[in-house]
Amino acid sequence: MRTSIATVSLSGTLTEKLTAAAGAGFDGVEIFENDLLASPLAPEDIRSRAEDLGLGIDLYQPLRDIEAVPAEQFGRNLRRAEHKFRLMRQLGADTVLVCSSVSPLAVDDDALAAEQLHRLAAVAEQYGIRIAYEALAWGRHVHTYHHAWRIVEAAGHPALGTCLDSFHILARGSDPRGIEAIPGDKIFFLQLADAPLMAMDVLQWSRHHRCFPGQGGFDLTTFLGHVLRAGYPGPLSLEVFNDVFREAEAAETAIDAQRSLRMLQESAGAASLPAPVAPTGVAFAELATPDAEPVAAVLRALGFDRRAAHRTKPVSLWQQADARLLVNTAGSARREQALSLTAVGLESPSPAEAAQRAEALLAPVLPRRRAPEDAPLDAVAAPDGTEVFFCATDRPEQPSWTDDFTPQPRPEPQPQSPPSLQDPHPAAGGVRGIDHVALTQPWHQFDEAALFHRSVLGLDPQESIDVADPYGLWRSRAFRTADGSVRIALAVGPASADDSVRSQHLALATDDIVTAARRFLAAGGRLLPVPDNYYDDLAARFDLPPGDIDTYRELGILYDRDTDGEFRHCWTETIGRVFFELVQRDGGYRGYGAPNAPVRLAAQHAARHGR
Ligand SMILES: O=C(O)c1ccc(O)c(O)c1
Ligand SMILES: [Mg+2]
Repeated sequence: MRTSIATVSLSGTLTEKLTAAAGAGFDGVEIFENDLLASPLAPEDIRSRAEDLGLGIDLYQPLRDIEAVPAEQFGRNLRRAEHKFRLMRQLGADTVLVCSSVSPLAVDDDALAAEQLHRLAAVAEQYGIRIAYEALAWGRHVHTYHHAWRIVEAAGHPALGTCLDSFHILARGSDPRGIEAIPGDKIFFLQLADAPLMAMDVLQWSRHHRCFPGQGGFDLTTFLGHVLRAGYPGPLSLEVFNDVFREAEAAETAIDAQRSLRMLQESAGAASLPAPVAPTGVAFAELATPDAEPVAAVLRALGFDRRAAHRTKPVSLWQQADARLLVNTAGSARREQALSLTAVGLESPSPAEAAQRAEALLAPVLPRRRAPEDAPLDAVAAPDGTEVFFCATDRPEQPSWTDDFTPQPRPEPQPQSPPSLQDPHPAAGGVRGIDHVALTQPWHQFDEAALFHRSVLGLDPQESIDVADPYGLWRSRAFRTADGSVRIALAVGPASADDSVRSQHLALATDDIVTAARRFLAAGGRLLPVPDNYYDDLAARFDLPPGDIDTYRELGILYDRDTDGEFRHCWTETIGRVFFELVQRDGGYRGYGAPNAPVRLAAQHAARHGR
C-alpha cells in the first residue's frame, strides 16, 4: 500500500522533511500549513522538489473552523478556503483536510454542517479538489468518527468524504468496528498514530504524546483491519505530533516511521516481510577499551579465562560456561574512550534470514566482513549504535564467529583436554551465561529503540517502568524471547546524566550467588556497597531467614521476589561506562530487580562523587 507521512511528524525545514520522508521510502506526504508558510520555497517549487524526490503531496492540511457557523461567517470561510484551493493547485495536492470545528461560533446543527460542507465541496470540485472531513476528539460539536460520517453522508457530495484518524477514534474509546459500515470510497484519507495509554486531557495527549504504530498502547492492527475491510483504497499516512520527534534527527525518525508502518501492514495481513527469526541466546557481548587490564582483572575475579585471541585483531575472547565476552582494544579511534559495550551477538537459528528481515525493516546492515580475511557475519546497527550480530556459534553448517579466534592455552595446563572453546560445566558459584544485557539509550531514541528491538530483533516487550535516581528519573523497558534465553533491558536516564556516566551493564547468571560473590571478593573484586537501611527494610518486606539477610548484608546482595520466583543480585564497581551484575534467578522470576535499582543508582552516584 502507499505510505505517507505528515510533515508535522518530522523535525527541520520543509525541504529537510521532504528529503527525510523520501529517504525512508515514503510515497507521499501530508503538508502541514505551517511548514508551507514558513518555507522560503514557492508552492510550485515545493511541488517540483517533492516530484524530484518521488513524493506525492497526498494531503494539505488543515482547514479549520469551517462548518456549522452563521451565514456571514461561512461566506468568509468559503473565501479563505478558495484561497487555499488555488494554492493546492500550485502544490499539486488534490485532497484537503477539514477538521471538525472547535470555534465558539459553531452551532450544534448537523443539517447546517452538512449543507455548508456540501457548498464547500461544490467549490472544491471546481478546482479538482476533494474535502476530507475529520472529527477531532475535542471538536466542539463533532468529536466522533460516526458523527463526522453522518454529516458527510447527509451532505451527499461526491467531492466530500471523511478522514479517519486512529488517534481521535481510539483515544475516545470509540468502537472501530463501525468503520466497516462506511463505504471505502467515502473514506478519503486515513491517518495513523499510536499513543501511550494515559489519563489526561485529550488535546494535550494528541499534541504531545502521539507516537508511531507499535510504540504506544492502541490496537492499530485491529483498527487497520476494519479500515481495509471497509475497502479504503488510499495511503496509510502517519500523523504524529510528538515533542521528542520534533527535536530528533528527521532522517532517523522517518526510518522509524516507515519501519512502524511495515510492521503494522504485516500484522494486519496487508503486506508480508521475511518471517521473524527469534534469537535463541546471547552468543557474546563485546567490550571496547583502550586498556584491557582493568576489565581483565574484574573478569578474572569473576572466574572468566582468556580463552582465545582473534587471528588478526587485538580482540580477546573471555569465557566461562556459556558466557562469552570479547574485549577489543582496537578501540582507540572509537567514539568512547572509556570501557563500553559496543556489540552484542545473538545466537540465531538462521543468521541470513534474520539479516534479510532486518534489512526489510530498514535496519542499517553492516558489512559482512570487517576485514577480507574475517569470517562472514550478519550484523546490523541498533539505533544507539550498538552492533548486533546474528550468530551461529560452532554450528557445522554455518560460518562461526569463533572461526576468527585461535584458542589460547588454558592458564593451568590440562594435558588431557586440548584447548577448546566449549565449556559446559561451570564450577559451583561460577557464571553460567549472560542473563541480560542492559543498554542506556539516548533520550530521544527510546521509542525508536523499542520498536527496533521488537521488530528487527524479534523480542517481546515487557512493561515500561520508572526508576528513581537521586538526580532524576530513569525509564526502563526490557525485551526478551518467550523463554528468556535473550533479555535486553533498555533505559533512558535523566537529562543531567551526561554521556560519560550513562553506564551499561552485563548481568551474568549464576546458580549460587552467595558463593559467586564470596569468590569474587576473595579474588580481589569489589562490589557496590549497599546501605544497612536496605537490609532492615528487606527483613520487614520478606520472611527471609535472618541468617540469609545477614549474609546478603555482609556481601552486598539484594533480593526481590514476584509471584513466580526469586531474584538475588549484586553489582561490581563501574569501569569506564560498564559494570557487571551477578544474578541468581530462581523459579520463573520475570523481572530485573527493579525495586532495588534506586539503591544501585544512589550507590553509583556515591561511588562516583563521594556523596
Ligand atoms: O491537533 C490538531 O489541531 C490537529 C490538526 C489536524 C489533524 O488531522 C489532527 O488530527 C489534529
Ligand atoms: Mg488527524
